[in-house]
Formats: sequence, C-alpha cells, structure tokens
Amino acid sequence: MRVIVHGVGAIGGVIAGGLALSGQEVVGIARGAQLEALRSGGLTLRGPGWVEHTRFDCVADPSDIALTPEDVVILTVKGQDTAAALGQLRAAGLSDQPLFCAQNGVANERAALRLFPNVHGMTVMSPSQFTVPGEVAIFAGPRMGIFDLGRYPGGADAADEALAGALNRGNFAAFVATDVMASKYGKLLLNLRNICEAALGDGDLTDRLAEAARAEARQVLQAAGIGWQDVGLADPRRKEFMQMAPVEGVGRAGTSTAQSLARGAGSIETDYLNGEIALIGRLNGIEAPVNGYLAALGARMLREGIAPGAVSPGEVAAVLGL
Ligand SMILES: NC(=O)C1=CN([C@@H]2O[C@H](COP(=O)(O)OP(=O)(O)OC[C@H]3O[C@@H](n4cnc5c(N)ncnc54)[C@H](OP(=O)(O)O)[C@@H]3O)[C@@H](O)[C@H]2O)C=CC1
Ligand SMILES: CC(C)(CO)C(=O)C(=O)O
Repeated sequence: MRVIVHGVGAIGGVIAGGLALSGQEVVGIARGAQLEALRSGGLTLRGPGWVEHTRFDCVADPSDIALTPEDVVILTVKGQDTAAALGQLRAAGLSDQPLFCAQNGVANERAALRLFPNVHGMTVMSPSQFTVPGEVAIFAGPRMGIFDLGRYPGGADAADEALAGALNRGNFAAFVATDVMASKYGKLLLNLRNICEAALGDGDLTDRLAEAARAEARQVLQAAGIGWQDVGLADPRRKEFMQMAPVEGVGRAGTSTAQSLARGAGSIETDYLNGEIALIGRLNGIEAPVNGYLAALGARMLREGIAPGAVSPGEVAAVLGL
C-alpha cells in the first residue's frame, strides 16, 4: 500500500508525517510555499513536549504520480476545495482505488462518489495547525489523533482495516466503523462552534451561540431522519488516547476556521458546516435561522476582511436574542 495525501496542510501534514515516521510509504500533494518547503527541507511536526522531522515525496498535482492499484488516497483539503481536488484526481486517472475523505463536514463523500466508486469517510479528531511552510503542530497527545474510518455510504472493508492498521502504527488511534457517517454527523455538530469561536473568540457568548447552533442542528437532523454518534468530550476514547495539550513555542490560532481567517486563506469551510445544517433544514422544510445566520456571518467576515475574534458581541447577541 502507498498512501497519497492530497492537501498537505495541518491535517494532511499530521497524517502524512505520522505515517512517514512509522515507515509507511507516503506521497504528498501540496502547493505554493508549502510544496517548496516540503521538497527542500521535509516536514517538521511539533507536539506537546516533542519535535520530529521526516521526509516524503511531494508533488504539485496527482498527475505527477504514476498511480497503481495499490494506492490509497486520503483527501485532506478543506470542503470548499474538494471539487477541484476531485477533478485533479480524475484527470490523473484515479479509478477504483480507495479514496478516504479525512475532512470535516458531510458533503465530501457524496461529491467523491459521483466520480469514484470506492469512497470512504474518515472522521478526524486531531487539533492541528499549519504554522509555517514545512511545519505543522499537533496540540494533543499521547496519540496524534482519533479517526473513525468506513466505507461510504455504509459498511467497512479491507481498505478500512489496512489504513486503520497503518494509522495505528503511525501513533494515531484509528477505528473501523460500519456507520462512519454517524460519526461524521457527530463531528459536524462539534464543528458548528468553529465559526462562533472565529467570530467572537472563546467565552460565554461563544458557548451559548454554539449550543444554540447545535440544539437547532439536532432538531434538523432528527426531522430529516439522520442519526449521529457523539464523538465529543464524552467519547471515552478521548480520555484514553488524546487529550488537548499546549505545544511549546506555538500559539494556537483556534479551530481550522479561525486558522483560515488568520492566515488570509481566501476561503473558509463554514458553508459546509453550519451551511450544511441550513441546507438540510431547507430541503426538509425546517427553519435553521441560527446556522443560516452563522454561515452568512462567515461569508461576511471573509468579504469584509474581519479578523478572528473581531465581530461585535452585541450584534450577534441582538440578532439571535441571546
Ligand atoms: N486543523 C484542524 O485542527 C482540523 C481540521 N479538520 C478538517 O481537516 C480538513 C483540512 O483542514 P486543515 O488541514 O486545517 O486545512 P489546511 O488549510 O491547513 O490544509 C489544507 C491544505 O490543502 C492545500 N490544498 C487545497 N487544495 C489543494 C490542491 N488542489 N492541491 C494541493 N494542495 C491543496 C491547501 O493549500 P492552500 O493553503 O494553498 O490553500 C492547504 O495547504 C478540513 O475539512 C478541516 O475542517 C478536522 C479536524 C481538525
Ligand atoms: C478539532 C476541532 C474541533 C478543533 O480543532 C476541529 O475539528 C477543527 O478545528 O476544525
């Protein structure tokens, strides 16, 4: 098995780095300064109380790789970049190799299944950050992440077992799940907080706003007949495998959404997180005003260049009556 990681940023870096450090053959797909840095100097991983350095092959496009039936692809781009990445993979000749969507949100797998037959979901619990080109930080230990892996839309097969085995050898805690989308919907509920924290920073209003978004989302999912599994702090695997911890010399820029805003990435994932709840609500004739507002707020922050934490608490509290 050769593992191709498409999108070596925070999560792609941690996954590719952990696998490479364990001796697994890895090829990364990256772009810009990150590609240059990975090619010239390799990847540095910084964790709580440790630093590791590793090297693996990196290319700019899947078409630079001579794909074989033994390849497995892990997609680690943000949801808004999935369509372009899938198009690249198709142009490169990917066919029935397993394709794992190691991303937040629940829309990536469906988009992938339109083009490819062998699609798998992968829930990612791994608080990570792209710091500078050629370096990523992981704010948790003792394992670098907890993953649920399974075939989309359901079931599990040998590819899930094989990748879970490789990830476990790479200091992750990986679990094969026959209903991986239940786990991914559970993770979606957690990620509804991303834009709240990106807008307001941490605090009581953020907590209340996130809870309002989650309460609304639970109603929407229930009405749409969609089940979920709790993968939050109550999940006993977190205590055993992965607790949050600071990384010396690296300030945490918040969730992946705040990270995109902080580094001026030009796009954020909110339409695939809170926007997904608004979409499911609209498809089922249910109002989802809190998540609809939060998706629009994310778009406004991007449009107006509002920095993380700089949205007026009074405005949010007034609009949502909190
Ligand atoms: N960060 C975290 O703590 C967590 C993130 N996640 C999820 O993981 C997924 C990835 O997030 P994260 O790692 O934070 O995001 P990052 O932006 O750090 O990483 C994504 C990387 O993919 C690159 N990329 C995008 N499209 C392409 C392409 N076509 N070819 C090559 N490279 C490409 C981006 O480049 P560029 O910078 O140029 O856009 C970037 O380097 C998201 O769904 C996120 O929600 C899940 C759990 C935790
Ligand atoms: C782990 C968590 C909830 C926060 O880092 C995340 O998924 C994200 O940043 O998108």
